[in-house]
Amino acid sequence: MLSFPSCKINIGLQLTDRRADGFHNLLSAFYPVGWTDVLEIIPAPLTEQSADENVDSDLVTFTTSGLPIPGDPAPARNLCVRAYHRLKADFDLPPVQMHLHKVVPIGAGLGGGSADAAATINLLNVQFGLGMTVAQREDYARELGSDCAFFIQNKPQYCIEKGDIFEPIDLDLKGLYILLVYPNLAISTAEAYAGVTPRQPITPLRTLLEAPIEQWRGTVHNDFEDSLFPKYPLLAEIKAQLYDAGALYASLSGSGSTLYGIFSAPPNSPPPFSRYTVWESKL
Ligand SMILES: C[C@@](CO)(OP(=O)(O)O)[C@H](O)COP(=O)(O)OP(=O)(O)OC[C@H]1O[C@@H](n2ccc(N)nc2=O)[C@H](O)[C@@H]1O
Ligand SMILES: Nc1ncnc2c1ncn2[C@@H]1O[C@H](COP(=O)(O)OP(=O)(O)O)[C@@H](O)[C@H]1O
Repeated sequence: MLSFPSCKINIGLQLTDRRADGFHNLLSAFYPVGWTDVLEIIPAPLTEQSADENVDSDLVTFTTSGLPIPGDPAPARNLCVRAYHRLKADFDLPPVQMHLHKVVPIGAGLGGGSADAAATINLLNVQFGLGMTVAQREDYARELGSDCAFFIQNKPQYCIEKGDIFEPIDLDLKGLYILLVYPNLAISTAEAYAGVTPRQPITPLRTLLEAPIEQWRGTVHNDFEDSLFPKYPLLAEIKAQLYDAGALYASLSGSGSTLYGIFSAPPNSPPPFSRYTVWESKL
């Protein structure tokens, strides 16, 4: 069975305080974006043996193509394989073959790895008739990463606490256009969080987002920009270029490094972006 795990942008991100468990509480609107990986899961043929180096514990044969996945390349560390094993602990799953074609940039603030993990949970649920509710699938996803539960439903949400608790939000950007610019620079989420100084916002993000998008430029802020823009001046340059190109609103997504612009008409990719990885679409 095939799935196309898509990514997200953060529209505003207020880091309010550091928690006792070392994580941070935040306020952010997560909005789905249709840049996708490709994930296929099929039951493993009975003749498959564990001699293959990609076979993990005789249960998952995991292969990848497309973008290389940095960090620990062992299949067992991939979020898709971790999602399988988490469900396997509670359900009678057969051995599977999984193939992930990686398209969404990594260390990009787009949540691509979390999307793959959530897609694995959703696929296994359907493919093997596990009968899990949305709430059950979100609980499993929460164990794999803070922003993973969002991708179970993959719809606009106002996210609070670790980014894993949701409140409904009336945020509809349909008809507008988005341009994502990944500056070919990976920023790890843990590194980005290590540099932030959380603070309670004067006005909560939800109130700021009630204003029309044309007013967001001066009000809706991603707090990661405060520490990452001085460290990587290129990011601030790209954000300024997105406004120069006519964006109604532009921002860093999540913990970076992707910048996005939202436009009222199809944006013309101006020359400065040609050396980066760009993706554009109607929302
Ligand atoms: C920053 C955000 C914003 O949407 O997205 P990305 O930029 O990664 O896409 C998320 O909070 C990222 O969520 P996720 O990528 O799932 O993070 P996790 O794997 O749970 O945590 C990685 C590390 O980030 C820090 N962390 C993460 C979430 C959080 N609310 N507070 C934290 O301090 C912790 O140091 C943790 O060890
Ligand atoms: N399926 C996957 N896709 C991408 N990254 C993965 C995957 N599985 C595990 N990872 C690990 O997650 C890290 C990327 O996470 P993170 O920095 O949070 O990215 P992002 O900010 O893009 O969400 C990578 O270094 C990689 O080792």
